[in-house]
Amino acid sequence: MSMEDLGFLCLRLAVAAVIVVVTTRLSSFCSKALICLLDSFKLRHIPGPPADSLLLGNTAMKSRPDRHRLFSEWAHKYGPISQRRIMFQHFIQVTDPALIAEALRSRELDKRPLVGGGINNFASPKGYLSLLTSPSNERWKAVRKAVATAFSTANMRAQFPNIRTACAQLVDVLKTVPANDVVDMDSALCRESLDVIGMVGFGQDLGATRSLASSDESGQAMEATAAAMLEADRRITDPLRMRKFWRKDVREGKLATQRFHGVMKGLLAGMRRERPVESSIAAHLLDIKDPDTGKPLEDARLLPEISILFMAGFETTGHTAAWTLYSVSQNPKVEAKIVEELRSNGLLATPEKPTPRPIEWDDIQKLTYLNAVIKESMRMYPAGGVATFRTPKGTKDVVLGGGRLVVPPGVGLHMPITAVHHSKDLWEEPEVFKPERFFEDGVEDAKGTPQVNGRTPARFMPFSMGGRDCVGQTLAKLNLATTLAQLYGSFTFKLAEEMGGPEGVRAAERTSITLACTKGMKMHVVPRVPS
Ligand code: HEM
Repeated sequence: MSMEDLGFLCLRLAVAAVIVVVTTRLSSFCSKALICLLDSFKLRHIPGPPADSLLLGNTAMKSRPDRHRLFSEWAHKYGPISQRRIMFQHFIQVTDPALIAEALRSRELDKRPLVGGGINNFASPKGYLSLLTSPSNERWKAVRKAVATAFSTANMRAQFPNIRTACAQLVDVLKTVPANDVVDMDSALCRESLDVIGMVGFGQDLGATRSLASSDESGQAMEATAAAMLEADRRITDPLRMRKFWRKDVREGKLATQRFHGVMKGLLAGMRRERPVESSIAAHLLDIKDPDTGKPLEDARLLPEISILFMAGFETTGHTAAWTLYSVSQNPKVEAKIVEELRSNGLLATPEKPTPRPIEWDDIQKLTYLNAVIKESMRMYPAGGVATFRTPKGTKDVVLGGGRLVVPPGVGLHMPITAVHHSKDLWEEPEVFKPERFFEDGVEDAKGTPQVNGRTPARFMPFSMGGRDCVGQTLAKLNLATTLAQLYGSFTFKLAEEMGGPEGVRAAERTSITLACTKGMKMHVVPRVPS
């Protein structure tokens, strides 16, 4: 064959390859468009915001960092069942407590693997599914059972000294802050939560809190985790991001993710070297049997399960604590009641006793007012606020509420917690911070709504509900109460001027994987007893 023939053959092959790729893409595009049209027809009776663009659908979401507020606005305007579309994907938004209760307990609805793309690559280099992102299959069941046992009350009680130590480290660091300095309490509390998960879960202090006061190398765990999480969030908002290799921020995000994997691999190596204490999460993870092989989980499978506990737990708990400090700083009467409760329990710094006694396990349930404050803060600012999504498992429509709602296969069912917690139909004065409401009988129930499985559906659901609710909520509640009791025992917190008051904070609300304030939570930390 001459060179000319060879060149001609190559050209023909290249043209054929381009035609195959274009035809495949075009046919996939057409079939998605067709399914989307059919879904539009099936959902035509459900109200919803008009599409901002024919092809892209409801793009308004992209320009609203405070997406959680947009979901509330839609619920207010279009009612408890509304619909929207992002490109070819239809979503039904539901804020009706009875429908949510039924949906979150339905065996016909499940999580869809695709939703967790960015999260899976955050969790491990192989992008395996994890406890948070997997559908409810046999592997998920095995991991969920082990992790839920790790978070049992008995294990949390055994681990309580670790939680207290992590909180005490934060108190010690804050004591060194000069009087007029401003501290980003959101970052400080996220660090503390990261250390709590490291210590309670894996018997290792990652030094994130300590690194606030020093340039301790080990504290880089926080930077690595936060940067990797930011990258995961960016990948969720932009599914094509990983292909944009020419962009500097994409390359940096990839490196951050690798650094985070390095920290997680370090924890895994520690677990393999020496058997962790039995009350730790690590010991429970090591005992899981892989349903496919009947053998313990391999490292590649353990890694995403370890990572996801940090991802699901550190920002959610840290932001919740920061939102609580903010809410209390705006309500002096609430703070006075917290102080009185701490004083009557011997947990308040006084001139006679500038260092209050250490908090004990039995104190937690006695702090009824502080616990109500935390609940009210989680009602107003549920850190997992835009979870929860489900999709029909099979190829049939899923019927809920005796026919009130029909979810076609492939359509996403979205139950935004924030919109439920801020609904004027469900709560009196939802925008007012009133911890006292949590002393009313049955306050967490949506009274007057039809019962589901003989129970009144909930209107308070910061940890979601049903079989996929938050597996780490015992630790979260314990850490929040312990930390806030120790913080308020020694300090009072004033919002820094640079936050721009409540308006500035409101304008900086942002929903990504968690609900945060883009400015952090800059505060003056004032000791109760000047040293
Ligand atoms: C205030 C703190 C927390 C809040 C508000 C919160 C909220 C939530 C919510 C709403 C979900 C459901 C997500 C969904 O449906 O997709 C969830 C799931 C989960 N949370 Fe939490 N969480 C918190 C703390 C924690 C902690 C401390 C851990 C572990 C260290 C944790 C681990 C998980 C895991 C692994 C799941 C997935 C469970 C499953 O699907 O089986 N969370 N959390």
